[in-house]
Amino acid sequence: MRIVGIEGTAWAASAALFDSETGEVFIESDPYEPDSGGIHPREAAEHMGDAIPEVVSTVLERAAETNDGDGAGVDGVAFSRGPGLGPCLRIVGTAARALAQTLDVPLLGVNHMVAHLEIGRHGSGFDSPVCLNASGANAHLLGYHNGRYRVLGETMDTGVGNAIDKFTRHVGWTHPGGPKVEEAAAEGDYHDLPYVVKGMDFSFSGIMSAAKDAYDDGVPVEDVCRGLQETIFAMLTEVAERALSLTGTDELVLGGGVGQNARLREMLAEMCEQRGAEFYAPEPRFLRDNAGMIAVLGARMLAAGDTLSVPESAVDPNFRPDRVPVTWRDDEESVARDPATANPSATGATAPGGSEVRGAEATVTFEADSVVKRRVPKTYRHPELDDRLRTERTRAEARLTSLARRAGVPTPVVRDVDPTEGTIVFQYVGESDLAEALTAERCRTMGEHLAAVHGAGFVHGDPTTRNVRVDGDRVYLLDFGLGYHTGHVEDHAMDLHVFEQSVEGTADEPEPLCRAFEAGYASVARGDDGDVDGRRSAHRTQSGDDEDALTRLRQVEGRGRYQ
Ligand SMILES: C[C@@H](O)[C@H](NC(=O)OP(=O)(O)OC[C@H]1O[C@@H](n2cnc3c(N)ncnc32)[C@H](O)[C@@H]1O)C(=O)O
Ligand SMILES: Nc1ncnc2c1ncn2[C@@H]1O[C@H](COP(=O)(O)OP(=O)(O)OP(=O)(O)O)[C@@H](O)[C@H]1O
Ligand SMILES: [Fe+2]
Repeated sequence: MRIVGIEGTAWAASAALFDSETGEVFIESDPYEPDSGGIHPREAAEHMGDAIPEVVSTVLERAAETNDGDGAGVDGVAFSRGPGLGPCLRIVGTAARALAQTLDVPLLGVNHMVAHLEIGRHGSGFDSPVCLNASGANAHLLGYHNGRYRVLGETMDTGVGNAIDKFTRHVGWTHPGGPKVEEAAAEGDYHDLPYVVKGMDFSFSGIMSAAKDAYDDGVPVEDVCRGLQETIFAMLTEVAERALSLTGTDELVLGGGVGQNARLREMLAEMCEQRGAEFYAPEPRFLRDNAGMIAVLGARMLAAGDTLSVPESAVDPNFRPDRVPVTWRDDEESVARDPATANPSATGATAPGGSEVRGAEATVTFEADSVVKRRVPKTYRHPELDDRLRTERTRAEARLTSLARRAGVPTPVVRDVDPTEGTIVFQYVGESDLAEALTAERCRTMGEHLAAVHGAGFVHGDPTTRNVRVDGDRVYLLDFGLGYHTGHVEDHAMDLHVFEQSVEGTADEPEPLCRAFEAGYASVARGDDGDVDGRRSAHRTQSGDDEDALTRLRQVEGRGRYQ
């Protein structure tokens, strides 16, 4: 099968030919490089208008050359439908429709973010990896489950490349800034910046304003660049490790233009090696925006009969990867490994009675009725950052675990703490993790407990189904290391979002579980009676004045975070 791909979501005017028999991917690209500032949508669209016909004709010449003079020999035309800049996408869509009609072959509408992921799966041969997409306009973790790519975690504000590019604009460097930061960082000393991870979500706005302030205050730009790389990439590596731990998979692939950064690849490779997982990063021409990845996914879609008619082929600037019906994969496949058969060092599953378990952050050993949790140094992180995080989180965990108990939430008793060593001794609790024993009733209780925590003035910070232990009806909360004091509705909503995301990433039927969870939360937070359907009650308060966490949760879920 031979597929022509066309890409032009933002800066890369690109066309490609993929031949599934020979495996060859021929790519011709023409980048838009703004004279000053960032990407201007109108200028970028003008660039697409000029460059797309040229790159397409080069690829068609190549197609004719490699087809023994027997025409182009093309079986389908694939194009990026979104996400991306509307004016650019429309030009690419028009070009693709015209080409498909001229060649009289099917049209294939590709989600650009799924293409960043699938090219890694194609190159690695992995079955069902977690994918970290680190691109300009996005930053998220994807995993396949129940016929869709689920977003396991994502940025709460800008994409990672855009965050870096905003800093470089501030210091007067031309676009794109990523490669310049990489070069400068090699000459700099580490500078401390804010580190923001919430479960598997994260945000860049705090760190970017701190980086600009540091530069304005005279910190050498090389040092700020080093601090930026060390902090941002450690955040991405940490959430990737959390996703491996939560799903139990031992395969990670990288996608997106920021993946060209050697330091990011080094950190991810080191993290994977240490937890016995496999890591694959495509070569740079497949990491940055390119039509090769569009053609490769187009071939899979054509083989599955997933074609588009011209009237239904409109582009979509906010096309989220979790909205794509994944026709080319088997519904039975999943990123979530069966806990019974998964690699125990990769899952963090508990084996009581003397053994050792590895979570995403810590090593946990079981001794009689005690559990010793040690935040082991993470060698992928800069040592200063690593020391700071381990000490801060150990302190927070000991303090908030005890505060939660005082608020009436079951937690293990804290028996000993040593923040500088990063160790805490806890009482052993529960029979299994909630992840392996998910029921609506327990999710409901979990909702009640989180509402009590919020009522006591703090958030858990990472309430996934692996940070909850259960024993009959008892539901214990663990692992408060990412918690902090706050009364903000946004922070409360993030806790709810993290829990529901972890349920959606692992459960076959998440809907009733999330409903029960929300009903439990509402019953404590709002004093509703126990039978209220959480979603209905969320709607009810939407019309009222005082916004609460459940109402805000709907907004958090609905945010299109492509900025
Ligand atoms: C929707 C689509 O248009 C968008 N594409 C995109 O963002 O281009 P991509 O090629 O994946 O990534 C470009 C980003 O990648 C950064 N970048 C390139 N080389 C880098 C390096 N060595 N270190 C850090 N960042 C780098 C650039 O600064 C820029 O922000 C996306 O995939 O989100
Ligand atoms: N007090 C305890 N009683 C029983 N089991 C526990 C206890 N503390 C931890 N565990 C088990 O060890 C696993 C890892 O613990 P914990 O979540 O605290 O570590 P972690 O490294 O922070 O994990 P992650 O970052 O992946 O959430 C838990 O999922 C749980 O199965
Ligand atoms: Fe991209």
